[in-house]
Amino acid sequence: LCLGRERFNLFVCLSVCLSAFLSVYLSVCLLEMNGDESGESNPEPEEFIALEDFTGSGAEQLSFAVGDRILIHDQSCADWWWAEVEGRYGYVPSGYLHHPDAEVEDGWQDEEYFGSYGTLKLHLEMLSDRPRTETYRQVILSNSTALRGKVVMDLGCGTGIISLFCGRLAEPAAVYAVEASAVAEHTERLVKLNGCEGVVTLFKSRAEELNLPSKVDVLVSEWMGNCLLFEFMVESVLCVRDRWLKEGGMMWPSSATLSLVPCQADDDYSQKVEFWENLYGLDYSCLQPVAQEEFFSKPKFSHQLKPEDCLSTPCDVITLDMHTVKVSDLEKLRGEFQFTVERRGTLHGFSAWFSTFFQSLDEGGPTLELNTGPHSEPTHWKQTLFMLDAPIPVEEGDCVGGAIILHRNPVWRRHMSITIEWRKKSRNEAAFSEVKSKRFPMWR
Ligand SMILES: N=C(N)NC/C=C/[C@H]1O[C@@H](n2cnc3c(N)ncnc32)[C@H](O)[C@@H]1O
Repeated sequence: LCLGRERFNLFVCLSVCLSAFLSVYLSVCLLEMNGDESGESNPEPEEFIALEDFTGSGAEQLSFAVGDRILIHDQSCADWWWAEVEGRYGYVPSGYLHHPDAEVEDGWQDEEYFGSYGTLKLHLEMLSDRPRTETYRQVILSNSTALRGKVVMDLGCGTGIISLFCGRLAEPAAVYAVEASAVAEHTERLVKLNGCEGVVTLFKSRAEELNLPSKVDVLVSEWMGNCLLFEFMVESVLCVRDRWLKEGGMMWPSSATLSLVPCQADDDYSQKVEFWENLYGLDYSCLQPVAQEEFFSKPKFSHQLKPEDCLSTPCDVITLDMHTVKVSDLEKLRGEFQFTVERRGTLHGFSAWFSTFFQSLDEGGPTLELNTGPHSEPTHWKQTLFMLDAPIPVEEGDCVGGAIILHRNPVWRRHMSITIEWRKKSRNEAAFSEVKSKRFPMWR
C-alpha cells in the first residue's frame, strides 16, 4: 500500500509539472503568432524607402507611393515582406524597397559606366550603326555653311567621330570634344590623324566638371539609351546645356520622342512559355509561371519588332524638347495612349522605340530625323519589348487604352522602371475592362 501511495504521489507531481510546461509552451506559441501580426514580439522593425509606387491586390498586400517610409517587421520570405505603413499591415514586394543605409557608394556607378566605354567594344557597336552615325554626318553636312565660325561642343564624343565630321565637313571656329572615359587617349590621336587638331580640342573630363574658354553655339551629343533614357546620360547633356550653351544656342538632337505600339510576339511567347507544355512527351507546364517571371519580368532590349507584328498605328507617348526640358522632369514621365486594333491577333505586349530630331541652323531649313522604329532601317538599339503575363486575343476595331510611366530610380540614377497600364474595350462593348498594370525594372 505504501509503495502504491508513493507511486501515486509521484504520478500526480509529474502530471502537474507536465501540464504547467504545456500551458507555458502554448502561451509562448500564441504570443509568437500574435506577435507576427503586429510585430511586437519581433525585433525592432526596419525602415525602408519605397523606390516605386505599388498598388497592392487583395487585402493581404499594402499599397504605397514612391518615397514612402515602410516599416518591415518580417523579411523571412525573399520576395514579400510583412510590413506596416501608417498603421496598416500587409505584404509588400521587397524589390520595390531600398534600405537607406545600404551603402550606395555611387548611384551613378560611374566607375563601371566609364569603364565600359574605355574599350573599343561599345564604340565599335555604335560606329557600326550606320543609320545612327550617318544621321549625325548628314546633320553636320547639311548645316556646314551655318556652322562656319561657330563654337560646337560634342558631349561624350567617344572616338570623336562627330567632332571629326565638324572639322572635316564644315568650318567651325572651334569644336570642344568632351570624353570622360579612357577611350579619350585614342581620340587624341584620331584628331591628329585626320588633320583636325587646329579646330578640335579634346577635354578628357566629365562634362559636368568642365572649364571652357567660352560658351558654345551648338551642343551636339549622341546620348540616347534603351527606351530613350536608360543610362540617363541625358542629365549630363541638360546640365551642360544650362551651364555652357549660349542663349538661343542649338541643341542636337533638338527634340526626342518615345513611341509605343501594341504588338504580337508569337516567337518569344512560344519559345519561352508554350515550350514547357509538352517536352519530349513530358508535362513541364508547372514551370510556365517560373519562365514568365524569369524571362518577362524585365523589358527585352534589342528586340527586332516586325512591322506585321504591330497591331495598330504606333503613337508618340513622350516628347522631350531638349531646349526646355528640365532634369527634374526626368524623375517621372507619363504618356497616355489609345490604340485602335487594326487586325485580328494576339496582344502579347507593347514595343517601344525612340526618334530624335535635329533642327536646321538655317531658318526654315529641313529638320533631320533618326527613327529607331520597326519601319526604319534597324539600328543597334532595335526596339524594346514589354511582355504581358497573359496574351490577350484582339479583334479589328478593339480599343486598347492606357498609360506608360517612366520612373527614374531614386537611388540607382542610371536606372528606371517602366510601368505600363492598359485596358481593353472590344468593338461591340460599351465599357473598358478594368485597368491592369505591370512594372518593368530597367534594370533595377
Ligand atoms: N548610350 C549612348 N547612345 N551613348 C552613350 C555614349 C557615351 C559616351 O559618352 C561618354 N560620356 C557619357 N557621359 C559623359 C559625361 N558626363 N562626361 C563625359 N563623357 C561622357 C561615355 O564615356 C561614352 O564614351
